[in-house]
Amino acid sequence: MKIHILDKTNSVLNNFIAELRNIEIQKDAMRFRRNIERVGEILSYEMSKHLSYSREEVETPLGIKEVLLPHDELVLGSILRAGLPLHLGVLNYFDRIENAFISAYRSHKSDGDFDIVVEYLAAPSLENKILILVDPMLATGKSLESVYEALKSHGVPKEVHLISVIGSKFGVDYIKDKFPENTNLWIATVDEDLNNRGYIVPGLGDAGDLAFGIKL
Ligand SMILES: O=P(O)(O)OC[C@H]1O[C@H](OP(=O)(O)OP(=O)(O)O)[C@H](O)[C@@H]1O
Ligand SMILES: O=c1cc[nH]c(=O)[nH]1
Ligand SMILES: [Mg+2]
Repeated sequence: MKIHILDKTNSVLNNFIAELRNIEIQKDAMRFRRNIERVGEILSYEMSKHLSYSREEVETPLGIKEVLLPHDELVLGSILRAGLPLHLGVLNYFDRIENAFISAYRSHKSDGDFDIVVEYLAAPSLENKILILVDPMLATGKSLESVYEALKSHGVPKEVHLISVIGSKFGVDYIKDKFPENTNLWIATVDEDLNNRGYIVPGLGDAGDLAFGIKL
């Protein structure tokens, strides 16, 4: 897996990540969602440089211009709930992409451990297409692993791109051998720790709750 950690280069992306983490600013759910969306836009722009391009002609009012345009068949898959604003960010840059939605939640056991439950999956065929799988938080990596396993019933993509906002070192390491070798991970930033409840530290808290409110 090739890992691209975007905050290794300073850019305006740092503002959006700082606001997502900030305990006061993150209380504004609309700004929180929009900041995740903006990070999705930046990450998908970077990812777009690694797609395949072919020559096409565009007719302007004054002549013909040869341009290089991406030609891959793309499928954008998001993990509910927190994946939704990130999904929108990628969708903003890929107008004709196909879409997939997969639910994943943590089912907690009495010993404090948890399993990932995948219940809902709506996806087109992935056969020979490029799968872009997005989830803002890569904590233990178990959600991405389970969702990818579930998506295998929809065909074999020729390439996988993972897009995430904040990862833990543990999670990034964990998923390395759970995806095909030619997978790329595009992630804004990676934090040192995970706590005993599987939350990224310092992270930002619970992305799904911050974007959409507390669930029972
Ligand atoms: O890497 P993992 O340890 O699997 O954790 C990451 C998962 O946790 C969050 O979802 P959550 O379970 O909080 O659901 P939500 O989006 O509905 O809040 C996040 O969006 C990931 O899907
Ligand atoms: O830190 C974490 C871990 C899982 N889910 C979140 O939203 N945040
Ligand atoms: Mg959550």
